[in-house]
Amino acid sequence: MSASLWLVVPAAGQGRRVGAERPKQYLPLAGRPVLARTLERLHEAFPEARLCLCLDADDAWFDPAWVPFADWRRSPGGAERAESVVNALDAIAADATDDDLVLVHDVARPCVTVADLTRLLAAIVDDPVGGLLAAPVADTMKRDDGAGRVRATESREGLWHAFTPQGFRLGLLRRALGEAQARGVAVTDEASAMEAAGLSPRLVSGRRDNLKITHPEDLALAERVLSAQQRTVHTDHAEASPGAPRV
Ligand SMILES: Nc1ccn([C@@H]2O[C@H](COP(=O)(O)OP(=O)(O)OP(=O)(O)O)[C@@H](O)[C@H]2O)c(=O)n1
Ligand SMILES: C[C@](O)(CO)[C@H](O)COP(=O)(O)O
Repeated sequence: MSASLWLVVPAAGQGRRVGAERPKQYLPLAGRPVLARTLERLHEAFPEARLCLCLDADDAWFDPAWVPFADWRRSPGGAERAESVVNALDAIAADATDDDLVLVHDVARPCVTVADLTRLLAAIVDDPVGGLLAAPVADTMKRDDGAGRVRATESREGLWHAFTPQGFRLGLLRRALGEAQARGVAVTDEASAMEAAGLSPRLVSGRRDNLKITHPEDLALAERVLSAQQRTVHTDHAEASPGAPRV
């Protein structure tokens, strides 16, 4: 039996830093909810993939009409992002094998391009660990003294910003997240769990405009990114040649 491609989309956050009247994934972004935009991009790249959407049990905003995938399910959110992802992996485990490939993508990253999605998949499909989209740090890095002043300038050599998707084989990822939970290791992304298990995920260079809507001003920024991408998207997509991916 060949391996399946699963998309896990953690969407159970409250968006406290954005501080709107609803969770940020339901705010309008160029006329459509952030969640709908993110799912559209994922679907454009991987129309045949199977989706698991992590949603808060009390979510009153979600509308299933925004889900473009034929094969999809929902799983309950957890207290932290990692817990939401663990719940999703548990929810798909009965219909999956350990060899199935799972791409975990934040609902709050609607600007990921089809080209980056397909390039990530191509880069990790034969990788023994898996990997993530990321970009090298471009600014000079300062450490503060705890009182709003610079204590030191840190080397940015070898530092990367971690984005999503982050993709790993289901069995490996479940074990790594389970061990991290059992050991009380706090992980903010899937790669951290793999690192805690002694593994080195592959860094796959991605576009810097794959931003995470985190603060209020990020919504306007994301709208500008989407609009700019509209103008270049055909080149981007032509290079990507989406279709049935090998997993
Ligand atoms: N318990 C949680 C917390 C976060 N997330 C998801 O994880 C991603 C990254 O989290 P973040 O940007 O921190 O989102 P929020 O938790 O919503 O934001 P905040 O921390 O400002 O409340 C988002 O897609 C968010 O919906 C989740 O599924 N379950
Ligand atoms: C997964 C992530 O988006 C990678 O940058 C990030 O770790 C999420 O962190 P947050 O603290 O939940 O915003």
